[in-house]
Amino acid sequence: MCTAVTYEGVDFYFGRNLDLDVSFNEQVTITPRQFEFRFRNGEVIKSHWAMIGMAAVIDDYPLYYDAMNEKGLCMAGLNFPGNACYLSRKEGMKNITPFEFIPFILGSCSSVEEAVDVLKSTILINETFNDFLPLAPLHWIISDQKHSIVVEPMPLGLKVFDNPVGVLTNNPTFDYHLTNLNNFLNLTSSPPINRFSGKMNLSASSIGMGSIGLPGDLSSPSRFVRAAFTKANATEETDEGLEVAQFFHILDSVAFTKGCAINEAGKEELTIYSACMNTQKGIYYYKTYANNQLNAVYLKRANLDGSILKTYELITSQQIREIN
Ligand SMILES: C[C@H](CCC(=O)NCCS(=O)(=O)O)[C@H]1CC[C@H]2[C@@H]3[C@H](O)C[C@@H]4C[C@H](O)CC[C@]4(C)[C@H]3C[C@H](O)[C@]12C
Repeated sequence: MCTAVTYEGVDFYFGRNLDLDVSFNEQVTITPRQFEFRFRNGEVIKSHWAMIGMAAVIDDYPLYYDAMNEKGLCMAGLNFPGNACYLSRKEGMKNITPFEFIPFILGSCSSVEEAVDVLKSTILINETFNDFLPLAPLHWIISDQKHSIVVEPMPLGLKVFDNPVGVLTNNPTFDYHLTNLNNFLNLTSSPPINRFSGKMNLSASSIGMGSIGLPGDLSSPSRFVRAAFTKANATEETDEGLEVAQFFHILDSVAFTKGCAINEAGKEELTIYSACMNTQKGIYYYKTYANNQLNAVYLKRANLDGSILKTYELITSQQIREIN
């Protein structure tokens, strides 16, 4: 499972937990403006917005999981098995494969508004990257400082939802998660008051009792509610270090500790990495399951007018600052 969130302090932040049982040797990857994208529909794009994100680079192609572009537009793909539906090529539409979707949107759009326009004439087609990598059943969150949307590939084409919560998890469909939030409207970060009965002398015995009922499990609907509650109540900070700290605390609230959720194949699901992107400053922060230290890669320190991918191997072993 996975969770993606947005967060607004002075700057706008976007990121995700990647929860899975395997890694595909993903790396922080910068695609500069002149890297040539040869789309499967025959289109060749020689110049586009630069982007940074987490990708598995195979045959010199960045298979992005999540990324932001130099304009601050962000996008992440999350598992959507059993629901994601990819179509056959259709005349008159932009036929894009799922693995091209992030480069396609982030390369050409500078805002959610522009992306919504492009999506009207786009379908996602059922063509794989190669014979060894199956189609990834995904849905996507696309965000900028002003808006967030969710894009779900359905049998009739792409369904686009407004995302006022700024959170995405996995199944079921996004409209379910939004409706389900109504069941939790009574939760509060403040001390609860006795609404149970005016005839009884009931009082809170500890702090945090206003959020009794917040689901604590690791299922997708529960992570959606917990991430939404944590995000909605997390104070907005004004300093980069504190904002980034807040962001990772929100992601930590829905992270998988290895061993606590076993998938159908009998394997342990874990939060392989957590990422936070500062969309104004163009910084990609990440930490991994076994390395709690924050690492930062700066988009704007790379040669953005280049044509060659720049990859940064993940630092996955624990980094401990020894004090004495
Ligand atoms: C599984 C990842 C999403 C995280 C998530 O929701 N996991 C749930 C796992 S489970 O169902 O609960 O077991 C997704 C996000 C991006 C995906 C990758 C990207 O789409 C890029 C390529 C696309 C290729 O078609 C498949 C390999 C792949 C490298 C994908 C593998 C996998 O599907 C990824 C890594």
